[in-house]
Amino acid sequence: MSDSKPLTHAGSEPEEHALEAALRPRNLDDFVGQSRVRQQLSLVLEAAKIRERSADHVLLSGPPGLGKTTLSMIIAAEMNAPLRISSGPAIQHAGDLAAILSSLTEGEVLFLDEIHRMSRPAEEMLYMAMEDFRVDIVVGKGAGATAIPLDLPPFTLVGATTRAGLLPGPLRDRFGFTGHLEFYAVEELELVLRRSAMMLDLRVTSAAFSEIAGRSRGTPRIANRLLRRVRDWALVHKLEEIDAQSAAAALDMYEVDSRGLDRLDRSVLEALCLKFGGGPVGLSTLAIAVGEETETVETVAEPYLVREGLMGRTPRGRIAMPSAWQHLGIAMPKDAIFASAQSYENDED
Ligand SMILES: Nc1ncnc2c1ncn2[C@@H]1O[C@H](COP(=O)(O)OP(=O)(O)OP(=O)(O)O)[C@@H](O)[C@H]1O
Ligand SMILES: [Mg+2]
Repeated sequence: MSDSKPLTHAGSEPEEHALEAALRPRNLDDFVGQSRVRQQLSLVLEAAKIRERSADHVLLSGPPGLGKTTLSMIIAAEMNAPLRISSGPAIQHAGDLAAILSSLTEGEVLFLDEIHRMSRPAEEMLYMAMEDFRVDIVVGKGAGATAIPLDLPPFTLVGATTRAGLLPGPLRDRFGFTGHLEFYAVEELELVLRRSAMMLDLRVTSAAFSEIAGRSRGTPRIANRLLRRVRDWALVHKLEEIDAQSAAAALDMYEVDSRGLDRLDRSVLEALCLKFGGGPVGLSTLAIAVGEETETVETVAEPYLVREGLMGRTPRGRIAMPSAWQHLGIAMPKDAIFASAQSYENDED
């Protein structure tokens, strides 16, 4: 990255979301990390190409920002197929889905984001479409209503969900392949950042890459976002090159701590430790205490806190792990669940 321009050069600044789109890898080889999912998916796609069929339906699950939408675009690109994008919340009536399905072309990839939020009647229509490539279009109302069967061209459904657990069994079973995306390792995020820095024409030292990667909560979207904030800092401070120190200073200013915890993560942890003495406390109570939706706490904050060993899930509720107290710099009270509990059970609900 040493031959790129200084950070202070002027230029038109595209919108943030346009930038996010521009940084999306376009093929499987550019997709960093998730080696198991990538290998498995690559096999599914290769086999479909050899058989000259559309690929089996794919379900992608995992916390926000790990690459589900990106992968769906890659699937369409690798299959050389057009991509249609919709989402569970956009499909409130079976008719909405029927309209989409009946206009699909052969081999098309249909991406349904937040598939766990689709309405029940639409879901049932999807079962038949996925399995038999057929839908029943209902014409008319009441006693005079008739169902007209309609054959669909073969297509590939790519479903994405942050909550695989919420998906009804019959729907889950109709996907030929399920890929669960995991949080990224720091070294993987460094690769994501290197690629983005190159595209953004930034000069960044290796130490700065690891500083930013270490604070990115295992999430490429956050890594890219932090890189843009660090870039802003460098621009304002007229730095030619971003080093670890300036990266750390910039991220401290944005309240991203050394372990990558952001404001939401920290307020959940603080509420758990300070308001509820380390728990156990129910997730919805915890969400109310921090003024957030339960789903946000469950899908955004909790997975990372659990992975970092800061929070535990027990049958009786969420508890603070010893390292949570340590991270917050507070002494663990003697009666905290973890200090007194005989055994700790992880509950995978
Ligand atoms: N494996 C990866 N390699 C490089 N960049 C990645 C990777 N995964 C994600 N990204 C980057 O992170 C950003 C977010 O990814 P994406 O939109 O695919 O996440 P998502 O899982 O669909 O999130 P959400 O659940 O919020 O919809 C993308 O703009 C992309 O640039
Ligand atoms: Mg997405």
